[in-house]
Formats: sequence, C-alpha cells, structure tokens
Amino acid sequence: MSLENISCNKSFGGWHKQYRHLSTVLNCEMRFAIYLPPQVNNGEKVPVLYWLSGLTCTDENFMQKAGAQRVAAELGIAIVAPDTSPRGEAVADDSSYSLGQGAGFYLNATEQPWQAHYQMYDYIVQELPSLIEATFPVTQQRSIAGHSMGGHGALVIALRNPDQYCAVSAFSPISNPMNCPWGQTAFSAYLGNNLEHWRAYDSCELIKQTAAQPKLIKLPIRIDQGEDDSFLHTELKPEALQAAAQQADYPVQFYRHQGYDHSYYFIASFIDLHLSFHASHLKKA
Ligand SMILES: N[C@@H](CCC(=O)N[C@@H](CSC=O)C(=O)NCC(=O)O)C(=O)O
Repeated sequence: MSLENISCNKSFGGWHKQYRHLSTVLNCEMRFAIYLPPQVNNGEKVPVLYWLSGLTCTDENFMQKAGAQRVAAELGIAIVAPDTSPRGEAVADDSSYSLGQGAGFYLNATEQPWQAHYQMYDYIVQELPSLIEATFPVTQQRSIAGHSMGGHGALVIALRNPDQYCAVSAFSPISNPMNCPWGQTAFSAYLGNNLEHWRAYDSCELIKQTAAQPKLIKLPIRIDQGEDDSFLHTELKPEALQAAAQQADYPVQFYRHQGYDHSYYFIASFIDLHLSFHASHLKKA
C-alpha cells in the first residue's frame, strides 16, 4: 500500500492531514498525522518536529488537544504525530493499557510474541522520517518531543541519535523506566531480562554514558513537569534524570509547575514554549 490520505483540515492557514501506510519495519498498516504550516503554501520547505504521544494515545490526541497549530503556523514548523505502537488483529496485545497496542515504548522488541511488530524505535528513527522527507515539503532539520511514554521515547531517541535532531523536549517523561512499574513491565515483556538491553532505552543511563564521551554532541533538552501529576513519584521520577544530568554535566532546562497534572490541559498550557524552544534550535533551510 502506498501512502493514503484519509483526512485533510485547514488549520491556521496550514493543513492537518492524516495518512495510512504499510510500514515495512512494523510489518503492519500504520497511521500518522502531519500539520503543515501555511509557509508550505508558498513553496517553502519547513523543518519538522516529531511528537511522540503517551500510553493509550493515537496520532489524534496531540493534534486535537494540545493546541499546537497556531504557534506552529506562526513559527513555520511542521509537526508529525505517529501512532504509539503497531496495531491490528495480527499484532500481539495485552489487556493492560501499559503494554501492547497503544504502548509500544518506542523500542525494538527482542522477545516473543512482540518482536514481529514492535519495532517502534526503528520506525521513528528511520522509516517515518524517510517517508516524511520523501513526500512532504520539509527540510532535514528535525527535532523531537513527547509526553510521558512519548517523553521517554523522545529523550532516548535524541540521546542515541544526537546528529539527527536539533533539540529534544518532553512533558512529564517516564525518566527512568528501568526503575518504575510501567517501564519494568514493558521492558521485561519486550526486551527480556538482559539489563544491557534495558539500559539502551533508559534516558538516565544514556545521559550518564555521555560523561565518558566528551566529544559527543550535547543536544538542547527542555523538560516540563506538573507538581500535581498523579504519576510523578511512582512512574516519572524526574529527579533521577536531574541527578544523572548533574553527574554527567549535561545541561537540561527543567521546569516544575505548581498545580498541573498529567493531562493534555498541562501540555496545552506550555506547548507554545516548547515550540519556540524547538524553533530557536531548528535552522531554517
Ligand atoms: N488510566 C489512564 C492512563 C493512560 C494515560 O494517562 N495516558 C496518558 C499518557 S500516560 C503515559 O504515557 C495520555 O496521554 N492519555 C491520553 C489523553 O488524551 O489524555 C487511561 O486509560 O486513560
């Protein structure tokens, strides 16, 4: 199946579009959404922010709830929102919302029954950007952001591929998945019990490893966390990431916000600041 357009809505002078395509990496049909700002109407190519959503989400949660389009239009940034896992009847699943479909954790599974489809790391790092850059009027200037499980995914992907992204930001990321119930359940199922494999998908471990690589590019990182987030102390553990960053002398812009929870009401309140942060690091072509 080639790329199939399934919806198109004008928004702030630009376009919100949804597409279906057959992913060779994930071995199933996938859907993603793209917001193209009005600059593309004049033949301009624009940089791209990849947004990774959290548990239970599809491409629609961010596009419908974050309110990102107005500022993305002003700044001339395209936003791509992929789904959060492979999907379909032939794809393994679990009854828990934090494992299986809707919970791909942006990693490459090595274990059965997940390995055949759950290759979200390669999908986000390789297949999707290749498809986007071959199809839409975009430059190769990329940055990446996400929420919760998607914040974990954005941090891990950027830290492992610092030459591919200009900046990374996260709302309420699962900062230390090796040491929280959501992460331990997912990593055990998808990666088995080899802790070396777990470390490759834990942003705290990846940041610590940069201390031994002084020539590595240190990407601009911004993190925002609500103080009234019900997952803060059990699943998110941002203090572990702050400690790792301090230990490795890795600069992280970290902001805590009194009264905000884990929802898209929080994201919508600060998404403008994230978009401006990315715009300041994405070089225009
Ligand atoms: N019990 C809830 C838990 C799921 C949830 O809170 N999902 C968050 C992301 S959590 C970490 O990755 C989310 O973004 N939900 C979608 C939304 O639009 O708010 C549930 O089942 O909803």
